[in-house]
Amino acid sequence: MTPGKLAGLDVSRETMARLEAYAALVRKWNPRINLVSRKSLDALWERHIADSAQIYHLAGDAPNWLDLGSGGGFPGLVVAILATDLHPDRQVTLIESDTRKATFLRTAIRELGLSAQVLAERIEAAEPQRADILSARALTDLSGLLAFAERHLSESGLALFPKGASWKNELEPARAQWSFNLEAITSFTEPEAAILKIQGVARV
Ligand SMILES: C[S@@+](CC[C@H](N)C(=O)[O-])C[C@H]1O[C@@H](n2cnc3c(N)ncnc32)[C@H](O)[C@@H]1O
Repeated sequence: MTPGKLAGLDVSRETMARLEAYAALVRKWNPRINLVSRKSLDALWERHIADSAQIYHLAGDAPNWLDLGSGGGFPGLVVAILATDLHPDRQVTLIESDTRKATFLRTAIRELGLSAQVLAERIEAAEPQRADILSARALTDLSGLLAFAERHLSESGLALFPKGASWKNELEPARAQWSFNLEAITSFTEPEAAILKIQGVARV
């Protein structure tokens, strides 16, 4: 395994090896618990790993990262893998209420030698985490994500929400309930999609 670039990030040989080992675990467990759709498994690296990795550099150096509805670990486990090299002191927490997926996440963390933790409970019931960085991919609409941010993001924290091509349709309903500062970054892996960078979430 050689060092390389992943979604614009310089990635060490060790990190590439961990990402490959993680991809192998997803492929091994997927037939049993459907971590990603069977169709997208063929493009696991591009559709899920690179797509997750691209949000990493948007977070700066903030120490405490919370990923909601992590499923098979996108983007939370990819973040934890990248952090082993790039921010070894970063605390990564994943919330996933499906116990089989939470078991997969804990197994991957142990086998890959990561220090992330998994909370196997519902986001709306978990103790507020006061995260510096909050991420969630393919979880719910923007209004729902902002309600989760109100519970779990610290006052000065930053939310990073990868969104598909129709993300603009979610803006108006969200603005009716919430005020927030938004910057939309074009996705590296899909030009119509965006990563929403959100701060200052408050109810209107
Ligand atoms: C569509 S999957 C997306 C998984 C992953 N983020 C990805 O992009 O591949 C949504 C995940 O969120 C979890 N989930 C949904 N609602 C949740 C809640 N209220 N609390 C905790 N986990 C939740 C589901 O169990 C599922 O694994």
